[in-house]
Amino acid sequence: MSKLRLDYKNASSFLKEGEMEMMAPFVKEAHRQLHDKTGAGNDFLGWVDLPKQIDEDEIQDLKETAERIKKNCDVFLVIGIGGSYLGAKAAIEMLSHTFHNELSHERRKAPQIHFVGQNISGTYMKHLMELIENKEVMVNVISKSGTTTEPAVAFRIIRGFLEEKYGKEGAKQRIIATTDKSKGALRTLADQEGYKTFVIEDDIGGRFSVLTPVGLLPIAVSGADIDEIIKGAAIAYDDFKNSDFKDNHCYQYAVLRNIFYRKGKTVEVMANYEPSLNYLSEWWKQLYGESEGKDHKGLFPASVNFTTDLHSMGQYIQDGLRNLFETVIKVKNPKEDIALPTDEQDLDGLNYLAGKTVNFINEKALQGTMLAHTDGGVPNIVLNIDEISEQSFGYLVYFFEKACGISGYLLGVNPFDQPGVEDYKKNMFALLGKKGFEKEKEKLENRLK
Ligand SMILES: O=P(O)(O)OC[C@H]1O[C@H](O)[C@H](O)[C@@H](O)[C@@H]1O
Repeated sequence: MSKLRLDYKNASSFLKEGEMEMMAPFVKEAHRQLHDKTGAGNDFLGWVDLPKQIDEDEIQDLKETAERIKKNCDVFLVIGIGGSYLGAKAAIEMLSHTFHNELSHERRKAPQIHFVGQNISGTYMKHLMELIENKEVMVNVISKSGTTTEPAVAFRIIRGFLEEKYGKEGAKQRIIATTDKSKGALRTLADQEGYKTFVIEDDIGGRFSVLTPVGLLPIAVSGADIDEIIKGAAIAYDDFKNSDFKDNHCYQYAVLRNIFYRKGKTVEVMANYEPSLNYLSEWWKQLYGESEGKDHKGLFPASVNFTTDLHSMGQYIQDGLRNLFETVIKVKNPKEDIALPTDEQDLDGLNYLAGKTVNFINEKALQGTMLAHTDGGVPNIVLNIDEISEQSFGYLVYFFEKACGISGYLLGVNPFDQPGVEDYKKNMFALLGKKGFEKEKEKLENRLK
């Protein structure tokens, strides 16, 4: 695998000469705080050295559990929200066949995988129960806190289904819980019932947990090679371990984000040209949104899938409010390709492209769009990767995690907490009538009248 290369020539006209270099001392300090573990949120830095500290016994256990799941079900449900599902979903979408869930069980030698527990929609839940009605089902319930409402609601319903279908004992063999080693409702239940469990360490926050069992078990069930993912992350670890950002593309990305933010480009739009990267952007949005959006500051992370969204959001990016910059993920050698046939009538006028491949057309769309957006006042940063593979996934994960830590420190926030997420929960619990929230309930209900 060759490395990720950051290219900012289509952003350089928005930069003054020497502007990036002026950030060098601040980057050095952020780097020091991250590696010495002296900065804000330093009890959540377990992810920094993780690619080099993988527990081989745990990896073996994950692989064996994944094999057991593959053999014993048609449908594998992964219950989790936020950091407890986005990384695994990003990996599986990136690395699997586009229609992997539709391909037959025999052909894929892996169950259909569905990520659930990310909403509180009765319709969704009812439809899910219809989907699994006559299927052999196994479940990985993932929650670091063990108390998050969405996955807890889904798990309660699905657990009931499993116990009815397989009996209490049978259901136990079909549930794997990934949670805290000692705290929380899920840990208590898992211990009480005797579920197979995997641990999320205290010093790794949910959005930084994709290289732990949180991400690795579902990814292994999909058939992807988790050793290669870790290898990719370990290569990134070595590539980005120096504080001097001249050759450190990860730190350059953090610096560019900070410079554009200060220039009023307060929205970063992540763009891809491969549908399989859609969920990588979703994962990235949580990583950066929760890490930086606090104390009334932070870039707003947005994402688009091109060329699809050129027909919906393209107008805004080209011509709307100039508060955007774009980060484009460019894949040099996509996995597959197909040529455009000649057509005798040529009614669609595409014969000038006959014999050319779809990827060739896509590449020209990328180049044309990038230049147009740059001309329209949107700086473009390009993250070049050579291929879509397990290694490049692991590499990208570590690249974005490390850049996020540095970027958060440059911004002057604690990138490893998310206090703001609690506010809606408090209101929801009060309105639901949870014990201890009686006063708030009354106040909120008055406001809703
Ligand atoms: O894994 P859990 O404890 O269930 O948390 C799942 C997610 O929900 C929370 O509300 C946090 O905002 C996220 O950072 C977290 O990833």
